[in-house]
Amino acid sequence: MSAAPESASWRYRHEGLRIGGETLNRDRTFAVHHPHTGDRVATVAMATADDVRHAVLVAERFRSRLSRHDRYTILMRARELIDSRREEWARLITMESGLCLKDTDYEVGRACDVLMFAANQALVDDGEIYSCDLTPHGRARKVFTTREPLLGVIGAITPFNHPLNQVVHKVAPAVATNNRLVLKPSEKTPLAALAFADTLYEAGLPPPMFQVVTGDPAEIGPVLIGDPHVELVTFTGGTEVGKRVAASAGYRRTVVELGGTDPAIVLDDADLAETARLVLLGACKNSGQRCTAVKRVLVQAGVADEFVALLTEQARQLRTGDPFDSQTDIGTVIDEQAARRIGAAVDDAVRAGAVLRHGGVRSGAHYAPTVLDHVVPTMAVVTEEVFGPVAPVVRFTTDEEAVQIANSSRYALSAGVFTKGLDRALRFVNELHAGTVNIGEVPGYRIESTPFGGIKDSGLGYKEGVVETMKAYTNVKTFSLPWQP
Ligand SMILES: NC(=O)c1ccc[n+]([C@@H]2O[C@H](COP(=O)([O-])OP(=O)(O)OC[C@H]3O[C@@H](n4cnc5c(N)ncnc54)[C@H](O)[C@@H]3O)[C@@H](O)[C@H]2O)c1
Repeated sequence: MSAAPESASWRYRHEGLRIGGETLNRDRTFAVHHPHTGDRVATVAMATADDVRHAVLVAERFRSRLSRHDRYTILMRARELIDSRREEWARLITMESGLCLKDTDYEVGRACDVLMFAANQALVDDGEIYSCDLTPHGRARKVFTTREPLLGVIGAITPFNHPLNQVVHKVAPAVATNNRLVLKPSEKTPLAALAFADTLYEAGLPPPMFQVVTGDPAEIGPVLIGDPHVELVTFTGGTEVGKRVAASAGYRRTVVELGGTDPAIVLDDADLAETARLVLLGACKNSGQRCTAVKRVLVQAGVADEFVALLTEQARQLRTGDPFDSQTDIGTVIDEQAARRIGAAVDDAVRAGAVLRHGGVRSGAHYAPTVLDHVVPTMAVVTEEVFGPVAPVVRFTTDEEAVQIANSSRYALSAGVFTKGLDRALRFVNELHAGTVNIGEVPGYRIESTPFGGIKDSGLGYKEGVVETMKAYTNVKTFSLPWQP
């Protein structure tokens, strides 16, 4: 492979592990490639099992005494550091992921939001007070609760699709609650995670509170999850790996945020033009690589022809190409192998009777925005998670049938429902199997502080989002004191 692309004025990186405030290089390394050109853009140290155990021990031995104000200040400083180098961050994520600059600039903005919400939340007292003189046999006392950081270490594992924001969602709540966290980022996109560690150290974070180990997931993943000092495992990624992680976590608190086949449900009273715009972006933004991307488009039969025509028109307008071109709407998926898998799922659907309205074309790691019509709910293109810019349209007749099709999936992460009718909207809110239901928005709509996460094969029902993650990362201590009314 050739050296790094000149166009991005990229300086080739040799990255080390971040353990105990040191950058540790190792003889064994792995390469990171820019998916658009295939150029090797960095080599990264491969941690051994001992490196992982050492990082956890460094974390375990450290007890943070940072005040709420200290934590607020560190998180806000990190936010400012990232915001002031926003373009640099976007280019870094584009380099390792192939996501276009429009997407990565958006991701950097989201990460800044997470840091701000976590900083603010660090200032909020999370205790409760219960008076005890409430019943005839009550006593002159009060019961209080306070949230404490975990006694043990948090082990975190993140996926490739949001190389920075997934990491910040794990780490910022840990800082806000005075915890210590060891991260294993995706080996496909480790660079943003390593740069984020440096940013937090620059912002004043004691290094044992956040360390990064990189390498072969099969070698170091189980070591991190199984370390006796790890009290909580938090994993975001695919369902297959996530279930294995949850099984091996054993008697540890476990938060798993997994895959989805999220539906966008278009009823016959929806604003079709606006809905087509939202749905197409929901399917294709971030190259379709979002857990909450629109992966099934359920459309009521009476408006389906008109809606598919609008959807196809929207797809035609999206520009694909060099992710570093600021005009590009869709960059690559993570690698050529992933693009081939997407192509195979689309081709299988077409062979089984689906109609290709747009796209269906692969070039290297690029896969064109694709609209598939007349998909039936049993085709793998909608039963399995296709992690790419594909909008498969399934037609339905009644609202009841839409609910039934939506709920037939083994996944249940988020859903979007497009209707002007409040009664119809409420029915879907009540009846859909999903962690989130957005009316008049795509499944992926959220802000970074709100509860987020799925059920069934999308997760165990424990939510993420800054507020919920801070709860997950703390133990509630209840104490009582004598108290005169
Ligand atoms: N629900 C959510 O919040 C959410 C958010 C983003 C992505 N995702 C899901 O993530 C998936 C895409 O990401 P991916 O391809 O990186 O997922 P993946 O499951 O292949 O990998 C996720 C992480 O697990 C690690 N891993 C792999 N094998 C492991 C092992 N044996 N032990 C420990 N760790 C191991 C990987 O190195 C990576 O860091 C999609 O399914 C997507 O829906 C879910």
